[in-house]
Amino acid sequence: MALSGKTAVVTGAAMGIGQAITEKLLHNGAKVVLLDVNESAAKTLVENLSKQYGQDRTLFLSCNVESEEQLKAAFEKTVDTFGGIDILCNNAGILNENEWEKSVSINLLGVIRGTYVALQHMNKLSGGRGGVVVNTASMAGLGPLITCPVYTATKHGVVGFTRAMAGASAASGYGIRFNVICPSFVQTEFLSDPNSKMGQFSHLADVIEQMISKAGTLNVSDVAESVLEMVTDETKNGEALMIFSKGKHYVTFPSM
Ligand SMILES: NC(=O)c1ccc[n+]([C@@H]2O[C@H](COP(=O)([O-])OP(=O)(O)OC[C@H]3O[C@@H](n4cnc5c(N)ncnc54)[C@H](O)[C@@H]3O)[C@@H](O)[C@H]2O)c1
Ligand SMILES: CCCCC[C@H](O)CC\C=C/C=C/C=C/[C@@H](O)[C@@H](O)CCCC(=O)O
Repeated sequence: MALSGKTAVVTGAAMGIGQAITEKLLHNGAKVVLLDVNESAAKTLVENLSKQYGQDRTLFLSCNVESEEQLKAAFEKTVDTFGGIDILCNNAGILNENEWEKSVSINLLGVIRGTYVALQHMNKLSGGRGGVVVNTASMAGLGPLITCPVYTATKHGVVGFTRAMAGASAASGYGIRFNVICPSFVQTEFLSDPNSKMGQFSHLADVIEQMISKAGTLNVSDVAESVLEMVTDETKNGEALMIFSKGKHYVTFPSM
């Protein structure tokens, strides 16, 4: 898929991995709608991106992925502004084992909500142009992160949902590919003050420190490059891409 003239929606776009995905898509010719709850960070980012890429290539819409109403409004505004949606990156996520129900609502239900609202606009069977959805899971979506059991559950759910949607879309003729990225530790705000995010498991904080020192951390640009690969390579559907400091690897899952 060539990105020139294509429209992307990125959730959690105001900073971190979402910002890097946004910049990568813009640099490769797409228009990008940034959805986030952090209005100040997003507005500053869009101001800078507009100077670099032009006024008509970006749009920020305040949107909490926990709200179907806000997602519906954001996608409708996107279509009204840019004529359609070709790419969706469900990237927004948190780590909070204290407020674990909020983690589920954002990390897993937010991906499902975003996907189902976007389907109404992207599905070729309902007048859409087709396209691609790339969801942000984690290595914790492939194996347990023992300090964050609920986070692990949400990311496993994102992997499973994405792969099932890939199959359903192909079997139904939606014209939409679904893929998921599974990064290891990435140098963003997300990793700050991990103890405060692990709730009843904060006594296991040294496990994370050992893992990070062993695994190292990725740059956000490493992750964004992998997203670009899954967006542009039209052979990719139902793929999970592990991204770690030593490289990246498409996951081979057991076949039933
Ligand atoms: N940083 C890592 O080590 C790492 C590794 C693997 C996967 N991930 C995943 O990558 C994604 C992005 O993480 P990051 O490292 O860039 O974190 P980050 O905290 O730097 O950025 C997350 C962004 O999402 C936004 N956001 C949070 N809740 C939201 C909501 N309800 N609605 C809309 N936007 C919301 C935040 O405002 C922020 O701009 C998350 O899904 C995370 O689980 C992170
Ligand atoms: C507090 C930081 C949480 C960051 C969460 C991010 O999503 C990044 C997750 C990164 C790596 C997760 C790895 C999970 C590994 C498990 O599958 C298991 O293999 C861990 C084994 C630990 C060990 O090496 O002994």
